[in-house]
Amino acid sequence: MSIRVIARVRPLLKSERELDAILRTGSTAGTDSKSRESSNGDKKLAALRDRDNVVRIPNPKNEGEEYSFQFNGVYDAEASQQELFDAEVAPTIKHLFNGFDVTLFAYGVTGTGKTHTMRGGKSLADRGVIPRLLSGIYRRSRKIEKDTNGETTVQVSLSYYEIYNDKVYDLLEPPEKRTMAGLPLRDNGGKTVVVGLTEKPCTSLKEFEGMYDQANNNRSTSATKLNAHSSRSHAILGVKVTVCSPDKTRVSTASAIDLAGSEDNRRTDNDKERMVESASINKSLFVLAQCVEAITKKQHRIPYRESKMTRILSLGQNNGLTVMILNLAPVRSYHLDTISSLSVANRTRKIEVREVENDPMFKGPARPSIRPSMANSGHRQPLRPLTASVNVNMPAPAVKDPAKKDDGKPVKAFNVYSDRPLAKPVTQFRKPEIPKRSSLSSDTHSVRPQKPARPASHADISAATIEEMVEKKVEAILAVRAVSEQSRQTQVRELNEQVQRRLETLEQRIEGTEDARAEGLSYLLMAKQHQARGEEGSALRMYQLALPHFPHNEKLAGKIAALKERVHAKSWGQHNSPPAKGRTGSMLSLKKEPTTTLGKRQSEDFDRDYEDAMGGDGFSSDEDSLQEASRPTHKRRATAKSLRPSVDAHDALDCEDPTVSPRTIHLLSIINSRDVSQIKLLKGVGAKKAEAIVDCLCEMDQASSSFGGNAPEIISDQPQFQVNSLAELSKLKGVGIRTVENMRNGVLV
Ligand SMILES: Nc1ncnc2c1ncn2[C@@H]1O[C@H](COP(=O)(O)OP(=O)(O)OP(=O)(O)O)[C@@H](O)[C@H]1O
Repeated sequence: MSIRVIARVRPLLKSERELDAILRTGSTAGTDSKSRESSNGDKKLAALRDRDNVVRIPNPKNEGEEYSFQFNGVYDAEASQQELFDAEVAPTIKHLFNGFDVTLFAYGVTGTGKTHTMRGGKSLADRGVIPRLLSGIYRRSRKIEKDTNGETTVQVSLSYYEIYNDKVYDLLEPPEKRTMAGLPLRDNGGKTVVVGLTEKPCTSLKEFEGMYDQANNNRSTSATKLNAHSSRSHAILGVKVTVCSPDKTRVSTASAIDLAGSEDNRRTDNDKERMVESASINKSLFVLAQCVEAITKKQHRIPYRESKMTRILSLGQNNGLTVMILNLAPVRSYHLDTISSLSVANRTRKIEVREVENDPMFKGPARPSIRPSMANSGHRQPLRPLTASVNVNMPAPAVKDPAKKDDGKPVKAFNVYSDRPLAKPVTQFRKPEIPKRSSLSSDTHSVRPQKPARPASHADISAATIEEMVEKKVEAILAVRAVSEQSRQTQVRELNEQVQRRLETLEQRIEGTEDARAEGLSYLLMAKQHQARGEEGSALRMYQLALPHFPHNEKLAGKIAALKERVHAKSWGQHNSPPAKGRTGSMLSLKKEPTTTLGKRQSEDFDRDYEDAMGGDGFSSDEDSLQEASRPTHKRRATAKSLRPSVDAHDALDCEDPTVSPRTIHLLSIINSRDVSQIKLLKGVGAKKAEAIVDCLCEMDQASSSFGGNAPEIISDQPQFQVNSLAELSKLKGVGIRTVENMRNGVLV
């Protein structure tokens, strides 16, 4: 059902001239109702003519043109308070008692007669809609109580508040109790309620009049240029009617709202305070017009929340009956404002309101149809989602029962409660139940008849929404799985790395053991080579270096002691024999012979000693041991592990082959030069490694000199220790087989 909109044109005020009247009501053009009445002399005919419910107003830009606005009812200046009430408000009272909420509100520009319509004057004839409504309510209450012999009782309670400068103030409380912020609003079960509002029981019309008059004294009114008693606030009277019969209780509310009027401040001469009020009033009315427009244009968002007035009025959201009384001033000075008001009212007429009555509360034992989960809810409704921002005038998705055919009967405006349950159509999805608006109704959803105007709840959960929800859920599950799979892979990777690290460590330890042993053998080999060349000092040094690798080998220790003795003796002999003239050049030849002889002997000794030394260290045979010691270290390691690349066989034998390659000779000469700047240029050798090599060589030099400062081989300024093969080179500190390989490959000859 649409909002019922009626227009009421007030009479001319004393200050207004008949000449300035521009509004016409009724179908007869060119004459007002008064002239029609007087010319025809037939009031009934005039009334009938007025029933075409059209308001006409000239186009402000072209006076010859007229705009026509049709409403549900049009009341001209002659229409009395009684007529208006009887025609528009009295019929709503019975619906109020049947459980429907009723909203009556007066809308219009300032000074158009809203307060006159709603409140009216003091005399009986001038009484407005509100006192007449209360009168009608009390009259009906008494009738009901009388008809039921007092079994059914009716209680009436009142609340009355104003919205002033967008703040809510309780008019039933004295102004001293007001706070600056006013009373807050809250959404409760889809209904906007004022928190902390006084609700006073009111048992008679007389009591009401006393309370109402007192409250109106608290209302913000003021004299403006346009209205001597202008309302500066929106006033909302709530009349709660509670009908208690032996089996059930029904609660419904009639809201009677006297809105403040919009003001054209070019005409008001308002002072600062009035201007603030005016701005607030105009803003809220503008929001109301916006809401009306949004609803009629079926927009999704309705700006209800932008003003407290629109939030409370909840136009198009409130169930039950809504009647808008458009108050109009007939004169030209209101021309543009009137057209504006007519447009808003004309749109409001198209707003549909749900014809839903409030649920009754049943008394006595619980009904079988009541769900046990709700049986103890204490008549409290679950909160339903805020609907104030949703356009209920939007067409809901049609969920039609195919079995149900349109029988062509007009839809009943209102449905009276029936205790007989109706068969509900079976739907695929269980609809969430929508609680009713009344804060006191609760448990009767399952026994209530299906209302034709009740919006389908499929709008809340559509197939698309469900699909979207399922999609989101699946995505979430897949995301969790992906994360756990990723962490599992990370764990496996970490485990692999750990295992790899442990293997490498193990390998390094094994290699280290092997390297140490190979190093010892290399020293022995070098010692043998030095001895073979007669370089006993160097040979001694090599034996000494080998000793830590074979710490418990007594023969090696004995060999060292014997060699040491010989080196000392030799040194002593040289010191004590007079140097021969010009012997320098022949010293080599002189010492060569005995050296070679000695070397041969010593070599044989070494072989024997070495066999002994190695015998206890697990070498298989004498020959193997010798061969093992003679073989380059890297060869042995490659044999043992087949892991490391080896220097080629030719290079491996460099040390023993007199025809070593020029590349090797060149490399060794660079090494033996002890020139860091040259060594560091070798492939795979940086500055640090070059320095380490030179340091190592210097250490060897010192060791050699400590065995016999004037060793025979040091007959010039040449360094004592010479690297004679790649194998020797690979045994220097910081140099390995791979480095030697790199060095050699990088040498250009
Ligand atoms: N139908 C009517 N019959 C006689 N007088 C009327 C009628 N309507 C309004 N008036 C008079 O017009 C004047 C302005 O009316 P009223 O104060 O009700 O306007 P309003 O719309 O409430 O103004 P505001 O918005 O400023 O409060 C008052 O003096 C009132 O008595």
